[in-house]
Amino acid sequence: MKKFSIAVAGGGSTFTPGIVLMLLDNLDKFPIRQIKFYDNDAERQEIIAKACDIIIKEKAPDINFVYTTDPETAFTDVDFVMAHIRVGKYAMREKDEKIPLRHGVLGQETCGPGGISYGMRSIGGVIELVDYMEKYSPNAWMLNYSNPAAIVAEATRRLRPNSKILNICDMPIGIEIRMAEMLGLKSRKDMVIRYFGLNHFGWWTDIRDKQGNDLMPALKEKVAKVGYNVPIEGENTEASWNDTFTKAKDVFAIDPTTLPNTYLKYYFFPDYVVEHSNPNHTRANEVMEGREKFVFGECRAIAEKGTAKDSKLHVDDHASYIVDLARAIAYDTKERMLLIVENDGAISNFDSTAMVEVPCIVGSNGPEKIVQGKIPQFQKGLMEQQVSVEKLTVEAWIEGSYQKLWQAITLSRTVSSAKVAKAILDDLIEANKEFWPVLK
Ligand SMILES: NC(=O)c1ccc[n+]([C@@H]2O[C@H](COP(=O)([O-])OP(=O)(O)OC[C@H]3O[C@@H](n4cnc5c(N)ncnc54)[C@H](O)[C@@H]3O)[C@@H](O)[C@H]2O)c1
Ligand SMILES: O=P(O)(O)OC[C@H]1O[C@H](O[C@H]2[C@H](O)[C@@H](O)[C@@H](O)O[C@@H]2CO)[C@H](O)[C@@H](O)[C@@H]1O
Ligand SMILES: [Mn+2]
Repeated sequence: MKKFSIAVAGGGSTFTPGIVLMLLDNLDKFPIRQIKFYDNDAERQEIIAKACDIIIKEKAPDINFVYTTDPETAFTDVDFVMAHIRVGKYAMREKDEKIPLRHGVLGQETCGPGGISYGMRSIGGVIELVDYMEKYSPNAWMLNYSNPAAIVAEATRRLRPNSKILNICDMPIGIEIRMAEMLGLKSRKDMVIRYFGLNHFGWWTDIRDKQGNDLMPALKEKVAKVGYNVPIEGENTEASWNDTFTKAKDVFAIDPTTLPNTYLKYYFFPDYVVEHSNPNHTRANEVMEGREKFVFGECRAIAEKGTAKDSKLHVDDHASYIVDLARAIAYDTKERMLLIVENDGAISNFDSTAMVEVPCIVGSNGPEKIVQGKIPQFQKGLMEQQVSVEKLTVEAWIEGSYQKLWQAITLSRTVSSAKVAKAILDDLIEANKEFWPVLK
């Protein structure tokens, strides 16, 4: 049986140890001969890498492990690149969140002006990874979950249309785990779903069990009461995520014929989000004080002790969708998965060039979209506005256009006036000097 070689781009990510543990837990389904970490921050990556080196030696000593900041070393002889970079790291996420809040607009990692700002940083970083992969391992596939996935996906569609890159998000998976729990099912995979939207901007239209029984009525009854806020075994959900899962009930009330992605909260209730935000302490601060501190603390402890035996780092089961995706390509499993792909008729009454999130059948040749047909006027209107925000952002990056980026921010539902959009843009330009192209 062939064993695969994996490059993890963003080796210094807080998610890297959980993904490595998940890969090691799935070696029977997806054998691995080599794991390489690549990051452009040697110091950050080394802390994670030293711990992962010990974890790999203890659990699967046959796997060759390499960590590097040299693209040629990282991208040569790989079958899959698992990409999760954050250009500008948490320091810039904090600015993305706090700058709009100073102007009374919500500050969020992937939505509104913060997401646009992050997109303007990510495009160059992800395109660089695609180019390294194609130069050093032209047959490899990139499984990309670097955010903001909607903008990154549109940028790769425009700039590298023939590249073997699959863009995927774990939010629907996280929500489906909660749906399965609400229904008393063993696994989210017991559900067959229909879904349409843009990344972090979508709706479930149909959910059935494997026998074809409609599960939507039972789910809707529960979501109307608690949103998606149900306890998940083995998961200690943070308060801010619980707020988001609960708020889904208000999002659901706007269109009770579908079930919403939690991210729609930012577009339908921006006033609520601003009122419930602390402009001096945002989600970036919570993540730095929580996940980042925990993961880096555990990694340092593993390196000091020389063993991972007592470590609290845990398998990121949730991330096993990455193995499902790699297996679909490697073994032609024809797995049904939600991916961010060019519409091309999958949503029949929507822009054929839009990057949409729809169920696909994934095999060795990549994804085949499952047609979702016509979508209702309400969602169509919202999506046309949002996809224009994403397309204008990518055009602004390509052309170096101040005007287009101002239009993108103005068009976001989260921003009430062009004057406010301009003020936010000018502050974001100042903060992103090191990362954005020069805008004229
Ligand atoms: N698609 C999804 O559903 C999903 C889910 C979770 C996280 N994410 C994304 O995963 C990424 C990682 O998140 P995190 O919170 O662990 O961030 P993190 O800051 O801990 O890790 C990101 C790493 O990327 C590195 N990096 C930045 N620019 C780079 C470049 N140009 N080349 C190589 N490496 C680079 C950084 O040095 C850092 O080590 C983010 O993009 C996040 O938004 C996506
Ligand atoms: O604020 P963060 O950094 O904790 O999370 C932002 C990311 O949120 C989503 O991923 C979630 C996932 O859906 C949730 O169930 C849980 O497992 O954590 C994940 C990561 O924190 C979203 O899909 C990502 O795109 C965001 O980056
Ligand atoms: Mn996501």
